[in-house]
Amino acid sequence: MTIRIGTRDSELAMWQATTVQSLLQDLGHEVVLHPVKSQGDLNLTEPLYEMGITGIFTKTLDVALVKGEIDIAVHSLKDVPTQLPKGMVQAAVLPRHSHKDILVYKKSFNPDEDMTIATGSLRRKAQWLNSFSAHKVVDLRGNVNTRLAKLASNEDWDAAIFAKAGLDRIGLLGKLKSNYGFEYTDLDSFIPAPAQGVMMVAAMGEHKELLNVLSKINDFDAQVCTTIERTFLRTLEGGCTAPIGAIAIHKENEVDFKACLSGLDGKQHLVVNKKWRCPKSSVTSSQKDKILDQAILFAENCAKELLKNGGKDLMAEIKRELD
Ligand SMILES: NCc1[nH]cc(CCC(=O)O)c1CC(=O)O
Repeated sequence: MTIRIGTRDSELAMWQATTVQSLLQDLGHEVVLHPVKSQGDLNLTEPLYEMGITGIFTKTLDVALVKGEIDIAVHSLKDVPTQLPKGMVQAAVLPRHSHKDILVYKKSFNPDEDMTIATGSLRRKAQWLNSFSAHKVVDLRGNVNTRLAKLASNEDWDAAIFAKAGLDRIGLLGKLKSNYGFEYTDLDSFIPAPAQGVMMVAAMGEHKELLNVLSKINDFDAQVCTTIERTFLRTLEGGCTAPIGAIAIHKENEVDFKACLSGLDGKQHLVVNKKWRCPKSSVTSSQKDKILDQAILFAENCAKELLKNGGKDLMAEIKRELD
């Protein structure tokens, strides 16, 4: 069986696809990369929507996967909608890289001064304004390289926010200074996007033999943590892209979970922080299924608690403002 991995042409997407390629080659499989042309910024057409293909970052590869042009797609899990397209499954997640957001800045960073921060993410904007309400936050989109270039060329912008994992994967974290003259600092008080720093492999559910191969590169710890984060997201969101952060960290026999829902202007910021007991040592596959079921219940309860404590009203307000 030759496994065809679909790839898009951004440097990060290529890195992620080749990483999965070499993991599978190490297991003795023949793996080829299959470039998939981006369908640009076309709006989702009716049939795509009916297939359940909704993610703006993931739809190009998902279409190729559903059509059978490729066998697997590699995604950043944080870009993947919580509801997967019909017939598609999460076949594996890889061990997590850094979950952190970082501030990439030009001059020495003094938050007491007026600053203009660039980000296209509602979550990052809200969390930044929650700490620094006097700052200006401007929109910044595009792939990682494009965003760095835009920051460099815009004299009015002081800094931009990135996922540390994305820059690290393509070797840019250590080159920010030499390539652009930028510095960076970890935003330790930020709560990252659910599943930030985790890559996932998607495949079609009927390919049992392939799923069995992919299960060998799955990292159970990352699966438990991202299941909690994405269940929290799914329970809260109701199909709306609200500023939601969630991070689960497995230490010893305990998962430390922290999550937040912010108002769009960052003034309101609701946080839940709970610990959950969960064995870290190796477990059998039936124990794994049980742990995942319990992880889902735990995350649903965290979301319900937040909804009860002001989250429901805040979600309604956010939906009104985004419409
Ligand atoms: N939405 C873009 C995106 N999707 C995944 C990553 C980084 C890698 C990751 O979080 O796994 C990024 C870039 C960023 O947020 O700066």
